[in-house]
Amino acid sequence: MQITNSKNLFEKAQRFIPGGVNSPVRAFRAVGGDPIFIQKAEGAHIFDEDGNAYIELINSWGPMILGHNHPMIREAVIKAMENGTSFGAPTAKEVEIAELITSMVPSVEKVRMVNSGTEATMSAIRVARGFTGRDKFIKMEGHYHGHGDSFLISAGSGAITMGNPDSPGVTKGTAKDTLLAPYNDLNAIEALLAANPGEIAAIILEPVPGNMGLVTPKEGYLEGLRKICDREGIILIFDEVMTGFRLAKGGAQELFGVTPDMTTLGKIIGGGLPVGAYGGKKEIMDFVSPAGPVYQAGTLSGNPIAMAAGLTMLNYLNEHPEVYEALNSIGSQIVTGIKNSLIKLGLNYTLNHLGSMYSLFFTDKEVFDFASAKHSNTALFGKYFQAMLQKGIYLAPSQFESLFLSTSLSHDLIDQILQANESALKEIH
Ligand SMILES: Cc1ncc(COP(=O)(O)O)c(C=O)c1O
Ligand SMILES: N[C@H](C=O)CCC(=O)O
Repeated sequence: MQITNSKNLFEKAQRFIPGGVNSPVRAFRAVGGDPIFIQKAEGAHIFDEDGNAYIELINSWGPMILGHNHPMIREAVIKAMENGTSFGAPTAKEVEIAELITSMVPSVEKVRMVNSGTEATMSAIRVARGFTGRDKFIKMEGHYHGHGDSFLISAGSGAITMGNPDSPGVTKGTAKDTLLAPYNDLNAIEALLAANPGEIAAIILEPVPGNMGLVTPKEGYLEGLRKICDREGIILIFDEVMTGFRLAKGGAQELFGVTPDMTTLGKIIGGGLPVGAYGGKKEIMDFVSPAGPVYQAGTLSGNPIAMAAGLTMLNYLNEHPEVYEALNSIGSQIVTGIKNSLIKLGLNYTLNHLGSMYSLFFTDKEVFDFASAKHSNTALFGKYFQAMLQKGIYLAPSQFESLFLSTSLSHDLIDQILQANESALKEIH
């Protein structure tokens, strides 16, 4: 495969952009080789600057749940643009999308739109602190909540991929208020509570983490967190930036039947445009300015183009529950195929899967938290990634990411993915 134009672009990019990319994982450092520069995307495919086509399983890290460049979203964006690109003032669409989100996501009675998942989680923690009058919060090791200072401690995603789970630049003062617990371990939470009585404002987690690779909650874990938070007056925050509108129309909280006090959203909510949101119980959200004292604002928040894209996407998902059946079926077909190949090749790797998200970990041990995810052979993952790329399948360039499937994967494309997977696994062993 020839990637001369991508190579030249990367060389130039490194002169003007740190590391040549605007988000670290894209640089391919964890998997070797040069990143592919993308020119366009359509359905299940992306096309690079050298004219190569790839079936891709990232879908812009989640948002493109119906596939790339969906005509419905494209038309909504074009139509909205005819009226102007930003007003910095309230619009009817903001009200419409807020009402829709509250009807879809069980925990959300009121919602504030922001521009990214990072803004959503930073704001949610501030509101939880303001509401409870407490400073500390608990985060899970290996979970990623964007790049706000207080979250870049034992952070997953690009932070662990680049080997910087605790980022320099985060002050000791900030870090001391972020308490860490292993995911899937209620005893660890109880120990933190005992050591910090009455001091914890919130527990924030990805209910189904995708940022240390995909990991699923043990039975009773989310319910256990709910009980602990009720007992201690702690705000339970589900970061559903990845899982919201993906695992079910109401996210992981609908799927598992556990309702947090606050929820953070992103990705799908913007239909591929830069959007995030945070919401929750009325009495908590009414602490947000100008209803309440906790300040949070945004020049481009509720941007009319982004709202048009998001509203179109959410309306479609709301009215078409069969999307989730299709996604689950595509997920099962792919995962079953990979499992069959692993058995055939005598390999015993761990395959975590839920709905339209999955991760193949290069370890034979169960992966249920950050420590177990780190048992994976990341060098072998890099070889697997490159072998798949050569066969025209573009995976997330890190072991510590989930893959995201879209409804645009036909039977033929699934077959191509599975054939590539089996021959890639053969090649690297
Ligand atoms: C669970 C989760 N929370 C928050 C974020 C941050 O979102 P953004 O990249 O839009 O700032 C991400 C992704 O980056 C995420 O996966
Ligand atoms: N895991 C991150 C978001 O979900 C990946 C996106 C990025 O770091 O660019």
